[in-house]
Amino acid sequence: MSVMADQSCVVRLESVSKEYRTGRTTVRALDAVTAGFRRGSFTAVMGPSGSGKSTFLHCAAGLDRPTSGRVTLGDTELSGRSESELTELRRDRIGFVFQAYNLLPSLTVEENVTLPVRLADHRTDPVSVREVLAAVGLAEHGRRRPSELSGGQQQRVAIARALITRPELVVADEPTGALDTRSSRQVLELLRHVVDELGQTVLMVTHDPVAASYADSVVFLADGRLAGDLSRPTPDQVAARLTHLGE
Ligand SMILES: Nc1ncnc2c1ncn2[C@@H]1O[C@H](COP(=O)(O)OP(=O)(O)OP(=O)(O)O)[C@@H](O)[C@H]1O
Repeated sequence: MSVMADQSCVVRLESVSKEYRTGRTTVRALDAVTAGFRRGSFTAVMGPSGSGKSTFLHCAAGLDRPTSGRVTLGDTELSGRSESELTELRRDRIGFVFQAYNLLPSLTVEENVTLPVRLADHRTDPVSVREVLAAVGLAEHGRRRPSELSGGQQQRVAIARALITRPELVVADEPTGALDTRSSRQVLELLRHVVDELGQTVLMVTHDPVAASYADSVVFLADGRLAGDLSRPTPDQVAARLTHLGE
């Protein structure tokens, strides 16, 4: 993490605020947040419930538009882009992993993984598909349907789908939230591998201090503001900070 959000960052948020209006009340979910994430870094975003973690991730990934401030992916500024431009940018340049794996049940593993490529009207390269399935440890499972896999395996399919376009940024929102301890560990080791061996940049929201300890650094949010960061975090250090923030 670099609070300076300099040019070497894959994604930069500069003084990003996000307000949600419901009726007469306005909630300031993010309040002038500035942060940047370097290529090849793995960062966890943590904070108490309602502190703005998902909003932060959604703004960084072009899923949500800030009320004010700037978000830049590579050298592309996201503000001012049309919905269709943002859709295309997300599809081509960002990989998404969610708590619910969001796989299509009627498609095989291989078809799920290649979906983003086919949606972009590109031809799928069988070698890349084999490589990415091998990278997530599912080389033998390409012909299966999601229902024939465990939860951890399904999440690994979702990670393969996120990687197939070789995105500049991978965002993961509670990727281990629905998994048991063993599957969680496999998914986190895979995300670590994706950063260390494939040079990907990963931004992950989590509530779990153990999950956060797999990251290079943790960024804490409280009431929509940055509330510090931690390099080479241990689960105990992360838990102590969260307690301090009122989680
Ligand atoms: N679409 C929305 N409409 C209105 N308010 C919203 C909306 N999305 C988020 N909020 C509010 O913005 C604040 C931040 O929400 P956000 O979901 O980003 O927090 P979070 O840290 O991810 O929470 P959690 O850990 O509970 O998932 C909260 O007060 C939430 O109620």
